Amino acid sequence: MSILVLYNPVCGSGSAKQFTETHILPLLSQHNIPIDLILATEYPGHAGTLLSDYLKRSSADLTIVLASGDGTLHEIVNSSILQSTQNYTPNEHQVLLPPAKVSVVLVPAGTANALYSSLFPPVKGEDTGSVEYKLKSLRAFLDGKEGVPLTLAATTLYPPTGDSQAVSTRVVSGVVTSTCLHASILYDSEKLRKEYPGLERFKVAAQRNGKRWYNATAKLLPSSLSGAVQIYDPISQKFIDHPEWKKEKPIVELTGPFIYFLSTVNVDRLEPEFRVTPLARTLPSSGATQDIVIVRPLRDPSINKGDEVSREQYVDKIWQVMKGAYADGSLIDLRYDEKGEVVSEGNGPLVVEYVRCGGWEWIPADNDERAPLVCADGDILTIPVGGKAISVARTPSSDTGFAVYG
Ligand SMILES: Nc1ncnc2c1ncn2[C@@H]1O[C@H](COP(=O)(O)OP(=O)(O)OP(=O)(O)O)[C@@H](O)[C@H]1O
Repeated sequence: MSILVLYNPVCGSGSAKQFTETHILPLLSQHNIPIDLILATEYPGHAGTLLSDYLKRSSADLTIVLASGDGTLHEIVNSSILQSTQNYTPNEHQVLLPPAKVSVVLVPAGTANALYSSLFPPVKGEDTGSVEYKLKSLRAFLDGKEGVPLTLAATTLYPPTGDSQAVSTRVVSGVVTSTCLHASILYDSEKLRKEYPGLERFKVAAQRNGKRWYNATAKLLPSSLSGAVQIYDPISQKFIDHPEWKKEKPIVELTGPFIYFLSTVNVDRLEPEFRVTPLARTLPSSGATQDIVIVRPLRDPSINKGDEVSREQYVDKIWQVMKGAYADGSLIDLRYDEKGEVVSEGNGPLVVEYVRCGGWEWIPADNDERAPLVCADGDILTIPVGGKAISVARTPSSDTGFAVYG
């Protein structure tokens, strides 16, 4: 087993180098763990290059001690999977595999640390900035625990059919794949990184996007596990078959406009306190599925068109949904009352459609500037005009692929 220590010196507050030298290396040395290489990333994308170079030289199973945020892990996952964009059909249930088993010891040094805080949800009052909190994955590795296999979401951006010149693009996520408000926020927040190095940049970007609606058609693809598209029912507190899902017509089509369309794998939160897909933890999936959180404003009984007044009227409501994510994931219980107010009781229409299924297809309307944006673990991609995106969860495996000590 080879051990690689890799850190991103600029992620989060820029403390990964110091943390590696002060805490990680001494702890590995105390446990007599031999290290093959200690590497620092020198530019965006470098983590991916370093890992694929390493895997070209050695086919042995590899453990990476990674001090970074989710973006660096995303680069590693993407670079080490042999990706063939040609001859790829999203219905093929092929497993995405790196050439060797890659196990990751995560040290949260990024801004949001979604995967880490999902694996180690902070208990009330726990200081997520403390050294001990940050060393939990390393301790799990040193204690000889098994890594948790990662489910991956493979997303392909297709050009319009008939465009024989254009090629499709493929990206793999280990945390989040989204469109709409979340993708817009990430798109704008990257530009704010220098001005606001912490989580605040997401809030500033969110304020700039409160009134946007997104025109698209979404298709929900059945899970390879159950063959169904499921939706959360807060009354029974279970996932049930989506009312529009039928065995003979297993793809559920949703029309827009949308405000929120976000899917996750492996995580119930995108920041320590932002539990946007809480059921990933409280009702865990037993296979390759994505949890999808959808908000479509026309489900609000007080709104029937997408004019400026309606958009203005909905701004507070979408923030109530976001606040629900910050309030321990209570967004899943929100409903509209008969006047369209967002409440947490009663039997009005649910504000959030919380779906669990095998994946999704997103077809943006041609006239919508922001609907083609897709966020894959913070990376922003754009669907070509007239094209679409298809995202499919891939089967985890315990003896190969990616695992994270958790
Ligand atoms: N030396 C470097 N100089 C500039 N950018 C770098 C360097 N090394 C890595 N990067 C880039 O830094 C970006 C941010 O890293 P990462 O996503 O791990 O942290 P973060 O954004 O602070 O945290 P999180 O993803 O948890 O919110 C990555 O996109 C990566 O490509």
